[in-house]
Amino acid sequence: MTPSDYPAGYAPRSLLYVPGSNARALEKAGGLAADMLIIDLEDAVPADRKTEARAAMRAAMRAAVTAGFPGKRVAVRVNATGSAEQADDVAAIAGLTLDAVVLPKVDAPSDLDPLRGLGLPVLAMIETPAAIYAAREIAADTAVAGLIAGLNDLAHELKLPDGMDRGAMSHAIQAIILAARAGGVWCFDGVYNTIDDGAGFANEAAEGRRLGFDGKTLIHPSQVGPCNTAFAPSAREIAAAEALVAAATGGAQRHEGRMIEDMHVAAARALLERAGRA
Ligand SMILES: CC(C)(COP(=O)(O)OP(=O)(O)OC[C@H]1O[C@@H](n2cnc3c(N)ncnc32)[C@H](O)[C@@H]1OP(=O)(O)O)[C@@H](O)C(=O)NCCC(=O)NCCSC(=O)C[C@H](O)C(=O)O
Ligand SMILES: [Mg+2]
Repeated sequence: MTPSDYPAGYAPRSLLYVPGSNARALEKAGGLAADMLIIDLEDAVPADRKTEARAAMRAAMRAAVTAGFPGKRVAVRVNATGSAEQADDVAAIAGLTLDAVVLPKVDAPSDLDPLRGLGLPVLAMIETPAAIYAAREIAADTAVAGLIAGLNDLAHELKLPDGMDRGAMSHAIQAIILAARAGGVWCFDGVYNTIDDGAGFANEAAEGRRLGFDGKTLIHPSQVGPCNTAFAPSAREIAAAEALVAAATGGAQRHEGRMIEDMHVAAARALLERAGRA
């Protein structure tokens, strides 16, 4: 499977942030294999360039209708509820053809209120201790299509001495995944800041998939391909799933030295469907 034939109805594997204030990045983004682009109006954009970024985002979206972002899902990250910038961001995205809006620093379902009138699915960012405790209610909100772990902000809020220390944040990371699964919505892992560390990125992406995330948020084009690979079923997984489905007779049975039951068959079928092999 290649990124271009990845089924559009499935969760995006790779979600690339593109700063609204970076004209070259906006131009380049359309040619990248990310499943979703997130045009950022929040932290990637300096405070004195917010107006410019909104205008560039609108221009990019208008271009996207014809040729700008072919075959891609596109979201915009607005500024947080309570910020001075949010009302202008919401006005700027009103009427655009977007697949989602990303809302940072969601601490409670009421933070979603300013976005409800847009009628767009919300990807809610969980990036504070309060949000970890409220994640279940946030994921259960009908406006929410997914949760995104905001681990830079969470590490900052937790006052972690080593910054992005996933071991120190393991409880929080699993709380995000649990809340998303309980609410029946997608969940996406946080970003990997060390741009030039390809091996470190691959390890973290693989860990994210193993923990149960549907995909990962990204900051650089070099992370897109490895991310798509990490979150797509591998040839080994596909072969194992096909063998399991073929062998299944219902109920508990021995298969290749282990017990399988109906949930294992369901998981194998889901993997094959996601791989386009069902
Ligand atoms: C991180 C960067 C600032 C690095 O920039 P730079 O060193 O200039 O990149 P390169 O020279 O290596 O870029 C090579 C080419 O790729 C293009 N590029 C770079 N990044 C992107 C991108 N994100 N999307 C599209 N294209 C990109 C460059 O223009 C170069 O193109 P070319 O001229 O053809 O060679 C930079 O990568 C960057 O700004 N990344 C995104 C940062 C961002 O959006 N941050 C906010 C989201 S992360 C976050 O907030 C997480 C969360 O909230 C949390 O709390 O954790
Ligand atoms: Mg953040």
